[in-house]
Amino acid sequence: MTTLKTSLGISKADPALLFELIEELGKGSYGSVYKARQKGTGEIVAVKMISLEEDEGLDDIKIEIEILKKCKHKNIVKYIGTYFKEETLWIVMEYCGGGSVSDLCQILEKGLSEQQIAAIMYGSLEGLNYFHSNRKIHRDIKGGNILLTDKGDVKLADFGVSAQLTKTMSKRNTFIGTPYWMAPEVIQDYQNYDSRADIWSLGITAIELAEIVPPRCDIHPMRVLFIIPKKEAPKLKNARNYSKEFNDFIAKCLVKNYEKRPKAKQLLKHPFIKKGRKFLKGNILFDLVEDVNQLV
Ligand SMILES: COc1ccc(Nc2ncnc(-c3cccnc3Nc3cc(NC(=O)c4cccc(C(F)(F)F)c4)ccc3C)n2)cc1
Repeated sequence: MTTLKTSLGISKADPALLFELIEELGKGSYGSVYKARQKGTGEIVAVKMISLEEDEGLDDIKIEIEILKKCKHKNIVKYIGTYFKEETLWIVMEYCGGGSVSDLCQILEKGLSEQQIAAIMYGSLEGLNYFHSNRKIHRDIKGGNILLTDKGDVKLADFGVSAQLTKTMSKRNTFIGTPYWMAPEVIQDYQNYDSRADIWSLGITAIELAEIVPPRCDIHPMRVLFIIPKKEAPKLKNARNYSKEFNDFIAKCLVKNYEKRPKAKQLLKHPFIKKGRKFLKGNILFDLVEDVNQLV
């Protein structure tokens, strides 16, 4: 534990004195996540509590904290600090009041509008472009890992461990991303792919936000692993109901041969994304979070 503390810069303060837990946000195999208030400032934060009884998963936690400490970008969830109390690690992040964009679709019980999706795609691509230029691959881009703040800002997160329960075991018996969003090259050669695997997942996420669920969600996750590399790239069910730009953006993300698939930097110049940037500045996602908060 001392190595973990020193190597990760874990604070010596007692977190229970600094944070007052408000409500539980989620539960996973690792522990629980709470909405909490920082007593000094009154700031609302999210706290992931991980019990360290067993030594397993320590490496994953170390990797997660190292990544979070280095990621400083407006479109990546902000890291506040890590604390330790009674064999439990507290990882504290900024709180995003809108929850995940996939939560929003479920609450609204309908797909998002093209303008809302364009704004979310723009914010996600900015975050991915930062991530990729720091030679990192997210590996689990989906609606459940894209958060909105109360102000309508887009933040990439990774609830990886919590989603571990829905992750599929790979041939090598290691957990891999949620299959519906997985790029063909990741399934076919799990050791050899690049940042464009996240671009494929973003294209699947665009369809998920329009149709509430990802393509092929009615097929068993293990079967989907065989179908994705074999079948042609998915499209919007009612493509005619959407603009040419939206359909073209999805087609460019879902190019099956990843060497021909555009990178985040190129896609930031796409007409659909340029529109998304304007909508984001026009507070379209602030209105969306407001509408949903009125419903719940
Ligand atoms: C169900 O309703 C809600 C309402 C609001 C929220 N808001 C919210 N805001 C902030 N965080 C969370 C959260 C929810 C469930 C699990 N973890 C959450 N945040 C969190 C994320 C992490 N880690 C990462 O997001 C992470 C880990 C590795 C890499 C990366 C990335 F690649 F994106 F940089 C990000 C660590 C600790 C915590 C508390 N949830 C969530 C659900």
